[in-house]
Amino acid sequence: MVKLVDLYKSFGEQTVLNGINLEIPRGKLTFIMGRSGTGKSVLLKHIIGLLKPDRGQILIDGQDVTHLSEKEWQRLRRKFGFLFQEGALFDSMTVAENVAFPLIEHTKLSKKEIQRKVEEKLSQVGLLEARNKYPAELSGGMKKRAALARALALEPEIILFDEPTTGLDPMLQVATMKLIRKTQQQYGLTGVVVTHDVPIALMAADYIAFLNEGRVVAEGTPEEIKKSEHPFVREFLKSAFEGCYPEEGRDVQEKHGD
Ligand SMILES: Nc1ncnc2c1ncn2[C@@H]1O[C@H](COP(=O)(O)OP(=O)(O)OP(=O)(O)O)[C@@H](O)[C@H]1O
Repeated sequence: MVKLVDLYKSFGEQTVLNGINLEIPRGKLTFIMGRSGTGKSVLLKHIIGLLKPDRGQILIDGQDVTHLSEKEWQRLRRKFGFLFQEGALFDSMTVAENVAFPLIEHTKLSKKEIQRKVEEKLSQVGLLEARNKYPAELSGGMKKRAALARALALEPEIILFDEPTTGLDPMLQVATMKLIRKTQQQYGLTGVVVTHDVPIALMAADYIAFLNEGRVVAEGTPEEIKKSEHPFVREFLKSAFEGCYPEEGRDVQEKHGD
């Protein structure tokens, strides 16, 4: 389980995390939601030690990892898979080489074993046929799936997804989220997904945490979130179902204010 205790983080004058308390349950898919720029990605980066808090604690399976050195983090990060916004495939490598990369870097598996694992992961995401293609030859959805296969290659215990469905058409968004859900359940992974997408979150989440102004303002199962009386959550859900996200509303207000 990942536990965040009273986490604070500022960049210069700007306070982004303002006392975050959150328990991310083991073996479940937890969604972190909130407006653009509210600190969701910053939060994710704290969970894998890419950013350090100014104050507070991060516990992973009971171990306090807040002050680990970079070397200790490198070892610990073996537990994690990440899928960041841009997918970040290596353009000069084929799909299969991309998936093999973490296995070559972090394991002592033989070439044959690596090939077998790469093929297994690519079949899981339905990309075996595309294994010799380069990222430039793939569609957006295929890139996401290739990045997912690579994130799964080391068979992590915890997997973090930053906006895994952004930029995909609605059918691919649902298909990608179903794939994430299926894989998470199949391996009993602890998954954390950052997204703005309310319908996707309500469909796939075991647990949802809403961030606003640097704090968790509401958390619970999708059913509990749907019934939340918190004004921010109500507004966020309402806007999503009107097909208008809150940040678009803010843009409009700002333009009117000019
Ligand atoms: N390394 C950094 N240095 C300075 N400011 C940063 C840094 N990383 C993030 N920020 C700032 O922190 C705030 C939160 O950023 P973050 O990327 O976490 O937002 P987000 O909630 O993930 O947004 P979005 O939904 O648009 O991806 C932003 O104002 C951003 O400019």
